[in-house]
Amino acid sequence: MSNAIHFAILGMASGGLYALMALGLIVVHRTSGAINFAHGAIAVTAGYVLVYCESKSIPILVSVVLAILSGLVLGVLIQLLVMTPLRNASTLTKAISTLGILVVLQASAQLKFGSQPQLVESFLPQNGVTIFGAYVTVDYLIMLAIALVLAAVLWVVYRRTRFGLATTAVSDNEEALGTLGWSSTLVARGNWAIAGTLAALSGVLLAPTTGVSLPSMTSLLLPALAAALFGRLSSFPVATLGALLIGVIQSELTFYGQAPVLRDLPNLPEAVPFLLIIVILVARGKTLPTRDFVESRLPSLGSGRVRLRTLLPAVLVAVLLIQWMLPLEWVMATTSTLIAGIIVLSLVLLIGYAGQLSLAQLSIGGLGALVTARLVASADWPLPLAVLVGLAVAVPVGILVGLPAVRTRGATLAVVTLGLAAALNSLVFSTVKLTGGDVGIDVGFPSLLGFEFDETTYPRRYALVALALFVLVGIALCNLRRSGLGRWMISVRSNERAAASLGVNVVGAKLAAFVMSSVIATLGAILVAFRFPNALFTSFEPFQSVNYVVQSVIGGVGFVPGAAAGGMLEPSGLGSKAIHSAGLGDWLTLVGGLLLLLTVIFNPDGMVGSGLEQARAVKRKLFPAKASSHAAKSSIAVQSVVGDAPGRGEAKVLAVSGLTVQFGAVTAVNGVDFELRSGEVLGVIGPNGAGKTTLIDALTGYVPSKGSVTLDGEQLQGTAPHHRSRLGVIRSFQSLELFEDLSVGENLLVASEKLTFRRALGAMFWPKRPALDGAAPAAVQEFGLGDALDGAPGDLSYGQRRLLAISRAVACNPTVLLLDEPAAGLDDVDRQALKALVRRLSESWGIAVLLIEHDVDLVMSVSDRILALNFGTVTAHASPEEVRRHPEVIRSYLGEDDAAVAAGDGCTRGTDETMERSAQ
Ligand SMILES: Nc1ncnc2c1ncn2[C@@H]1O[C@H](COP(=O)(O)OP(=O)(O)OP(=O)(O)O)[C@@H](O)[C@H]1O
Repeated sequence: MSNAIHFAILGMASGGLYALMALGLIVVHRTSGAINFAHGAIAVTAGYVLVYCESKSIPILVSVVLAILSGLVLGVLIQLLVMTPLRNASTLTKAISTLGILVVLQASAQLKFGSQPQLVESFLPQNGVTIFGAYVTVDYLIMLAIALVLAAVLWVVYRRTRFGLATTAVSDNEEALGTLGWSSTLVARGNWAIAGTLAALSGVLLAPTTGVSLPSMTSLLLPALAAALFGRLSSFPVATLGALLIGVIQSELTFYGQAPVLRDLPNLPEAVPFLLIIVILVARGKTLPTRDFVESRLPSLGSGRVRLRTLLPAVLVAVLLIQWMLPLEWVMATTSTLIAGIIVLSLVLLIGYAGQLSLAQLSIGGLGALVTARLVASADWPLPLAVLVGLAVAVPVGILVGLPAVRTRGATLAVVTLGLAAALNSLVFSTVKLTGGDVGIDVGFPSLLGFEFDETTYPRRYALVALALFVLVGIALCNLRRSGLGRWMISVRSNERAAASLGVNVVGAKLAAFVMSSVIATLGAILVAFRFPNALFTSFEPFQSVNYVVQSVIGGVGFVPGAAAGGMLEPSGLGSKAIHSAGLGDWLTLVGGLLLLLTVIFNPDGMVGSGLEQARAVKRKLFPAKASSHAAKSSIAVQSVVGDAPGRGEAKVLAVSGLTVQFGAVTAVNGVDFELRSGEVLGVIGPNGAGKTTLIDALTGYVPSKGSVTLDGEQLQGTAPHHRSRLGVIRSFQSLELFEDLSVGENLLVASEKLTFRRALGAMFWPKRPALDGAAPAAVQEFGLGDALDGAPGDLSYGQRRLLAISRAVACNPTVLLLDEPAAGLDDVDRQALKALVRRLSESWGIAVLLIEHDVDLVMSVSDRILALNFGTVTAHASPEEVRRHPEVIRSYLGEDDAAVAAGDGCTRGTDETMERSAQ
């Protein structure tokens, strides 16, 4: 028993260190919304400052102060040089930039101090005390006390002081903070200084116990991230509690690790943070983000067009170089570049197309490669069959990794994958029984149908195999970009809520991206493992996966050729070879980190993205005629409209009864009943906050609700938004939510295409020119978008963007169309056009339209019936004329003033204006 207490107290002490790190992570997240993956590296840097000071015989107290100050300075520098230029970037981009900082700090430390752990003299008392019969040294207790005191201080500072309140304001509303006379930049800088100081403090406290080394201190990051997530990246006390819990669980597992059940899993304690992260995120996550989730712009995407005129000569030159011209060492560097390129291609799909960040690509791929190696070595399987099984292993692995992505997004997802990489490293790749450790697995020499291509004997053949696979995977990804599944993925990356509203299966699209990218990463990992007769898995560690993210972003994560460019930065690749030739070999990683930072700040589309843009600009200048003739040829076919407007044919009824939505104490929609039939327009009015948008959210499955919603008797309650959309219940959004990464035509294609598994897969091998069919051609005609199909939504005027949003919904061929303030921001001419359009949609197309509008004149003139809401409750449900005179409705706009209500009665135009004024 006393042993258990002893381990619990030891665990709390290491939990204290996790807590210190977690506090810093929360401080950064509160101010910039970013997750700082460089936090552990700041701790390491402070440790090295301590080592350096000791080597210069500087007194220990001064050294400690200097080391902690180094964290503060680093925090300020990061804010100044990286976060300020990136303040409007997506949280994903910010997270990637902190990976760049991580790489720069780690590489600099390695250059100066090497990779061996450095010992530091202890500066805390080492004498022991006995607590509950357990013997513990005092330094551990001091660390715990420091963590608890700091958590309490930060809690008070961020709740009670003006600085703390200003920090909350920075994340909520930067402009409002400016009006109060606070500089948001200074507030952010102050927070980064605090975060840096906290990281440095943990590094300094840990240094005497574990020594200073990159692995020991960066390994603090994962438990700290788990603790910070436990505290929802905002609560200091809860995160501290989480950190202590993790410390105790890990420590007790080490103690009970001697038990027979746990003896075979010696590294289980290291996997605890990952398991906790998964549980927290899956339990708390949401399948779709909430209404206030802001999707930021991600790097641009290539068109996916395969230009044979460029591809064939490039491949020919590569073959000539590999087979006859390059010296062997350069051939092997080419092989490294191409294999890295294949793994980077898996990220082009995942980050570029699907917008999901993974820091575990090599670990994921490594699993399949390990299975392949084992089958070849131990079971004597033929290579092709073993490779197929290895690739098949990637499917369930991809689904497993993708599952958390279903319920979380952005940088938080990257934390999950980082945790997965660490867990796989400690549970699989570090287990000698599985991987053969430093000796590896004897896989012999690979051959296919008698064609031997092992790198030791035939390095040129191995390079050609890598080239062939890179080209094939690249072409498949280009085809995917232009296919229906590719558009699904991009729509999900652009805007999950809008994608679901058009029938896109968001979960399916994400899982497909994870599975396909896992298969590609596995192919790359198999090529890594089979390069030499003994397949080694010692290098399949998390930092390598971070390296591939670095390469993908620098090359251009939205572009297939970017993978080849990024692969140059592989440690044994062509870039490294060139740098080695210049005598700067050791600097490669540092150069990579710096390049990543420069890329995310100045050139977010990467080398290939910006190169293509410049090439296009030059071409436009030199051959303007050619450019415009090219533009005239649309990449999307539009089927001709035959006969009358489409529509789903048979008349249907949307029946709503007792619909209620509750947000905590607020009842946003309260027992609403109505019926809406094909060909009818039901206007919904009500002052701000009346519950109009929540009503649409509930009807389309975006918020949980009680009551019944049926379409022609079929119950919709409990079904997902994309399912309702496929049944014909389609919505638009107040804020349009267009897919800015897709062209206008592709926005419509996402709405109109019916994707099947066969079609999705077939398009990767045999792509066809996409065609707008079903209701989409009529929508193009109706909304006059024929000339704009190949342009970007960003090139349209505001009015046209609104029309595109509605036409996209119409292209789904709706039975019921729910329009949320479609006239907002339109001028008078466009409003009149919209009015006529809504009537045509109901009368000619037979669509049942539910129209939310603050333009009371518009809604009254176009609707057959009006439903008036106030505080979520129906105050009137009648014809426009009756509602206009309804005292309850007038009261809801004018307040409880009876005289005003009486004056409003009968004065219809006056009432309309009053309604509009109070609703805006
Ligand atoms: N996710 C949410 N969490 C908590 N409260 C919410 C949430 N969404 C909406 N509400 C609350 O529900 C009520 C109804 O909001 P809703 O946006 O549906 O009103 P609205 O009539 O559409 O307003 P507006 O005309 O301004 O768009 C408001 O009190 C709002 O603050």
